[in-house]
Amino acid sequence: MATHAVRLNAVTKTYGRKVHALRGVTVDLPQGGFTAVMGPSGSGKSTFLHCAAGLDTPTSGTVHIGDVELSRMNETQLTELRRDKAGFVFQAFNLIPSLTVTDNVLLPFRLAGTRPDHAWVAEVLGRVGLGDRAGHRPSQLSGGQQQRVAIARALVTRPEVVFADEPTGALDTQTAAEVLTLLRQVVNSTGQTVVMVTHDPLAASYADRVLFLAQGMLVDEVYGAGPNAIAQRMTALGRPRAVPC
Ligand SMILES: Nc1ncnc2c1ncn2[C@@H]1O[C@H](COP(=O)(O)OP(=O)(O)OP(=O)(O)O)[C@@H](O)[C@H]1O
Repeated sequence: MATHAVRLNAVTKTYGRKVHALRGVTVDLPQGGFTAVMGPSGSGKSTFLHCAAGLDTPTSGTVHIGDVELSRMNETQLTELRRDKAGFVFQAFNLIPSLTVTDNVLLPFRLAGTRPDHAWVAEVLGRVGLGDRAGHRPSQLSGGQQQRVAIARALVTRPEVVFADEPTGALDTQTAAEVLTLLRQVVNSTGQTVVMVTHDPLAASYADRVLFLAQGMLVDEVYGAGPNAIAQRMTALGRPRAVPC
């Protein structure tokens, strides 16, 4: 049995001939961990997340989710793997405005053509604090509540890994804290794995581990750090390298 939820080995991603978004990234993301990925704009964070989640294909190197190596899979198998093992939360909540909260959360079942477990859907909505909003439309909810619907939708398939790309990017500080606390609880209470890209040191401080990317390479990491320590590491990444005299 794999002890990692996700494993990247020597992963590169080159767009066209010249844009080296990832330049040989090797890292294990353990099961039941909360990992944040930080780095300057253009450092490869989203590319990292997309390759780790099987949304994008590396140019070279391997990605495993659990014991399964993604490069060995065809597009249909990848779609099934993402559906069964991964949940996704993005900055834009990507809810369907005409559907109720419950129907938005039921979408993964509809897309998979499987029978929804209504009791479980109700329980997940309760967990994200929206048990009393099940019949509302997204437009009747605050931004934070909408993101909690998106998290419920990501959790309803009981994924092994939740991939979150700037999940608090569109939220105010207080609402962001609620969403991050929820992600933290997911890890603590269910042992699911969360991987989150963020620009925000405060958001990253909810994670157990923060990975720092610069120019497509993993250049640093910290464990259990607070927002100030994380911000300092980020600042250090932005400093120009010393020029030899
Ligand atoms: N589909 C694409 N085609 C060409 N270049 C791309 C593509 N996607 C990303 N890139 C380039 O790859 C590099 C890494 O991009 P990526 O979006 O992963 O960085 P990021 O750290 O997530 O950036 P940001 O913080 O600004 O969202 C950038 O130079 C970007 O322009």
